Amino acid sequence: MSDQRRRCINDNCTSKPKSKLHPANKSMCNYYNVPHTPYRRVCGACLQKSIIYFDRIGRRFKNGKCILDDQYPIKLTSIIDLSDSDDGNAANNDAEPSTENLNDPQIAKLRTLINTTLKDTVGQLYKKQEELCQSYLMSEKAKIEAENEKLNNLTQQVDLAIGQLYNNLYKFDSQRRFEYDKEISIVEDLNNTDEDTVLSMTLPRLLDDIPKECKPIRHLLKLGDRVYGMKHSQMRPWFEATITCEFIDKIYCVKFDDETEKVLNYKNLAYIDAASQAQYPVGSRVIAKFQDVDIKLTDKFYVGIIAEPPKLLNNFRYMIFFDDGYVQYVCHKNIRLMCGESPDVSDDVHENIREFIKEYLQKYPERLMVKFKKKQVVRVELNNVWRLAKVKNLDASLVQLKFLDIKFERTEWIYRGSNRLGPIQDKLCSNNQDKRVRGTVLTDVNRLLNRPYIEIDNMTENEKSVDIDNSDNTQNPQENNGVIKLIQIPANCPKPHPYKHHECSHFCMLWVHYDYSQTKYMNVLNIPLHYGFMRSVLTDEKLKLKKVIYTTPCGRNIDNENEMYNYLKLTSYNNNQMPMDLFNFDCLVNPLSLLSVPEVFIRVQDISYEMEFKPISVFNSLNDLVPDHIKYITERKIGPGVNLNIDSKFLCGCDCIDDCEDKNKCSCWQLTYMGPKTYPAIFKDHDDIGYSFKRLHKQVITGIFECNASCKCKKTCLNRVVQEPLKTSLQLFLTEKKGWGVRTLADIPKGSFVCTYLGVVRTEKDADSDFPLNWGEYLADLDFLEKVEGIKDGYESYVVQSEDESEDHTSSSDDEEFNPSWAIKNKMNIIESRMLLRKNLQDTNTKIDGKHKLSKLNTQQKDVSKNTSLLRYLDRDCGIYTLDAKVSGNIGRYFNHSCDPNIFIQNVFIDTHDLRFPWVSYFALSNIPAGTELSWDYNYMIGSVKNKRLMCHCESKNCKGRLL
Ligand SMILES: C[S@@+](CC[C@H](N)C(=O)[O-])C[C@H]1O[C@@H](n2cnc3c(N)ncnc32)[C@H](O)[C@@H]1O
Repeated sequence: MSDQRRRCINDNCTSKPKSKLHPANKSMCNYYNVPHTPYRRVCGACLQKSIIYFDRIGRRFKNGKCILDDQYPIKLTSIIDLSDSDDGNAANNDAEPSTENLNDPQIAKLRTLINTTLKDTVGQLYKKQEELCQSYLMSEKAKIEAENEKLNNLTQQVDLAIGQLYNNLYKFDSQRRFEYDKEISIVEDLNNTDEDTVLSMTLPRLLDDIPKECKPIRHLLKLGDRVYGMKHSQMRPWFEATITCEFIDKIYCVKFDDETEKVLNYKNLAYIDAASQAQYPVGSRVIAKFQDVDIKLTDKFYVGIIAEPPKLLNNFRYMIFFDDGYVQYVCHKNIRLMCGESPDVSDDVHENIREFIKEYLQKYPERLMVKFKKKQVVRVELNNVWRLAKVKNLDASLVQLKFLDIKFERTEWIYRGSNRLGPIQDKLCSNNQDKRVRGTVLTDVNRLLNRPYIEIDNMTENEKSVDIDNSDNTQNPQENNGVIKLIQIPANCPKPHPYKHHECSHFCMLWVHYDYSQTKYMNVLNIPLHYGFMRSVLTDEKLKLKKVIYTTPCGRNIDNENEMYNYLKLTSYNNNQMPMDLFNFDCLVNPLSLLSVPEVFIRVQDISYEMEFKPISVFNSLNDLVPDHIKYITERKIGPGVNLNIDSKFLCGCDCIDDCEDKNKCSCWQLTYMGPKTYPAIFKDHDDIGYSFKRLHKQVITGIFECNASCKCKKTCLNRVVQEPLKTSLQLFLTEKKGWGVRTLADIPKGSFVCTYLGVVRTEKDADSDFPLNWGEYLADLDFLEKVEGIKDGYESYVVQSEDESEDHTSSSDDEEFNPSWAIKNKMNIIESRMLLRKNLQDTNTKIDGKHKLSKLNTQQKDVSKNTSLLRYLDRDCGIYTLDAKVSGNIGRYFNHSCDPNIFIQNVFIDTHDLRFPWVSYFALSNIPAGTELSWDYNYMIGSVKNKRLMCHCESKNCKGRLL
């Protein structure tokens, strides 16, 4: 109190400390924003300042001007509240009114009169002031609202810009992740010294070396012209000669430099100089220098045909198919044009390769070629015997193979599209021309198992670049397509308690009231965050490591799946346990990311009409279309003639009473393991097979057997994934060039189950009967058995390869431990294959002609190792069954194809163990950021449907250009 008496009420007072102080009334206290007490004091200067202000305000009041339209201090209540004004009192404090005056009735009357008059006048002024203030406040409010709107617009723009930035960042991030994946494979490549071509090792040729693409002119020959002539036969070298005589029909007599003379027609003569202006087109008849590094046969010209033009991919060299069966890359200066050729140039080539060349030129530029990596082993035909050879080197369309099973060392360059190669032969044998497309539901086993596999080189470089260029211009405007936002978890959701030391029990989770049935509209990774969990990404600055930590409702910090699983088990109550796929410990996955799209483009709220647990909206920002009507199903339907028994009595189940945690004890897990164990040379890492905490990181070609209706385990068991209702937040959207597609609204962690592919199970015959009307757009073959057969095919190659590494894996395949019926059948096939291999090994009788080693571009030999099929043992007559989703299907029918897919197919057995009827299920191949389209590799065989040509618009870096 005494302190208040000694200092000025203005905190910012600049007067000297000992300045004279005056009593401060309520208005002054208000002006300086301090509570009023009778002891407040104000210095002269500050008093003056406030008086000036009140004077100005008073004048405004008196003159009927708005008092708010001024630089007002923080509080004005006191001056507006006249009735409460203590100004008079303030005056009293300073100078006490004389009681004498008050008692005078005259003065009292006068005083009353003045008061009334004052009150009337002030009252009127007050009323006016009230109106003025009101309108002033209204206009201020309008101004603030306008300002607010401006700010809102600005915020929205900033939001959008941030969203776009985030999008780009995400794109970059996902690319980075992708590149990271690639990096790993590069490391593997290096270890294996794999290279796809030797192009990288050689310096690129100068483009100036290559003449322009125009037809070379064949000028007429005259006497004395120097030429190259066929001295002996098409298979032998050509030599320089001089035209000495000309007969009719372009027949000439030529004298070789060794004085021998020969009569040759113009198709057996070649110009002496390389064409300087023109590039030789594919199919041109030429002679070219053949270089054999091994036996030093250089500088000799042999006759052949141009098979590939010079281009970047082949380091600007021509690929030549020589008549003697050799193939080689040759640069322009070492090629001479023949003086003439037949209208169908294949008539001029040696009969050994005529058919091959004819077909090649007909189909060019579409070519089937085998994709190799160094050290891979492949079956190759040599002198009518199928042999094993190892990839030594690669050069664009050629592969150098070293034969393994012959006594002497032999290597040979072979065209990657030659039907002497086992994979090409297989493809030709199984080619279903003029039939519906065989959309296989499994990745090409060869590609998956790192074996040579067929690729189709069907585009010219120009075609490719046109396609890629176009794709860039056709991107949807980003805003229309939606932006990635980070969602907020509602503030009223339970938050983790601060941690206090305790033993966890169901009480730790009880209070958060977790109920999965209430999570329909939540993204799967968000669910724990709605029920008391917190997820944070911590950075260890020292180790430069990022780590995801979940804080549980009871405050415990958990940083790995094992611990989380134990926690969930320990704290579950009433069988209400959170499943493991609600959690993810990868810091590149953000559970809060969400694709936010403009509502106006949502055409249908749920394409499944609530048949799925999660709604699947339909988005279209390109036009007003909605998808054609189909019957949405959530279980496969059985078509005519299909005998599928899903009675659980026919299923083998496990006896586990836990969550089938111990994979060695659970008979269902063991069924899954059995397949890979049958092929030990291929599936080396047995610990890594199948689900891991409900995620699948690698395809199991031999199928996954989930726990089923006859098992004793709980529904929370870790071996139940595909049988659960849809969990991912998906959206059907119209793409620019591929029709409808599916994208994810939230981040999907690698290995997550996405959904199944459902349709009507039809017999192959039944499905083929709709052709060509139903050419296969929505068909997926249930070719599980065929693919398992594919693993077995060439299994010996791997055994041979591993023998190199002094490991005999064949013996372990005889392991008697696993013998359910289908594995026994597989084993029988392996034994048969081995017998075949021995037979092949006996025949090592190979010739070399001393100079130009025998070689062949093609073979007439049919694949001798095509052996029995598993299907044979199953005593079936229906061939492969197929899932037809054209009329009835689920969201799985809308996934488009990509040459760089982000989801893969897994065959899973749930309601039947009949191997012909797996559930076809999609899993995430990598972390998939929110907003990304989900696509798989259809594995269509290009050219397999007559008159059907589909360009691929997947726009991936590795796009092959054609879908069909
Ligand atoms: C199973 S459907 C996929 C859903 C389909 N987009 C729709 O609108 O119903 C397969 C068809 O989609 C189209 N498609 C899928 N992937 C494509 C791609 N990468 N490029 C071009 N078209 C594609 C082709 O028309 C193909 O026949």
